[in-house]
Amino acid sequence: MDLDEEGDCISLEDLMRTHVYRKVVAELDQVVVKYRFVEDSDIANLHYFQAVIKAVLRLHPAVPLLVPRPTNEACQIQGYNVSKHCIVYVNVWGMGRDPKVWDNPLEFKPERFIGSSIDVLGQNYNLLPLGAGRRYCAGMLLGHRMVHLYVASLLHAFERDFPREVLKDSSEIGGIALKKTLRLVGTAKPRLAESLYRK
Ligand code: HEM
Repeated sequence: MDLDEEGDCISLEDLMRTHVYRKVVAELDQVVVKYRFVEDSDIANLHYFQAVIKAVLRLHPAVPLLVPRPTNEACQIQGYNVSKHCIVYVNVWGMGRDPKVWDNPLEFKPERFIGSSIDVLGQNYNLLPLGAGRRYCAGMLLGHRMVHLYVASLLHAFERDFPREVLKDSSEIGGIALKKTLRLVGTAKPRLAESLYRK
């Protein structure tokens, strides 16, 4: 199975780190139990898992500089003069790692989002992986739901087995969309009742 091919919206590398993975799977087994697959309605009850997705999107936003936008008039942003017809990039990758905003910014710690009202839907300017304002991601709600459902389903239904070097490597190749340098290629072993996979 090649998760990289299908998982363009999300980098799974941090999620696969052992202690986080164990906690996510334990929560999935408790909320979804093991005799059925994950359903959309389960996501609201997967609090730790939701925090993990925020933590991944903070450090690895799929579109690191958002979509370049031209200014239609001259303006000032935080004391900087920006002229008309300038192309503006919003560096959400940098914002997600800003030590003025995040304690230990490079630490992957989903717990920081537990009990916090910060979400990724464009209301909190510290965390904007889907953009904000008039030109925010038009598929925001769909993309957000699909990422949760897709990743939760994979983690619940299959035991991960990725080579160590792939899990340890968190380097990325920049561009319009961020990609892992090492492809996340591994094997997947079913972990639920065999009959479920035959339907
Ligand atoms: C998790 C998956 C997705 C991520 C991470 C993502 C991310 C983004 C980002 C960062 C932007 C730029 C926002 C800005 O400049 O402020 C954007 C724009 C956009 N996205 Fe998404 N997106 C996702 C899923 C989708 C889906 C599923 C659709 C369509 C069904 C979609 C359609 C669009 C469109 C049309 C725009 C351009 C909006 C505009 O310029 O007015 N996206 N997306």
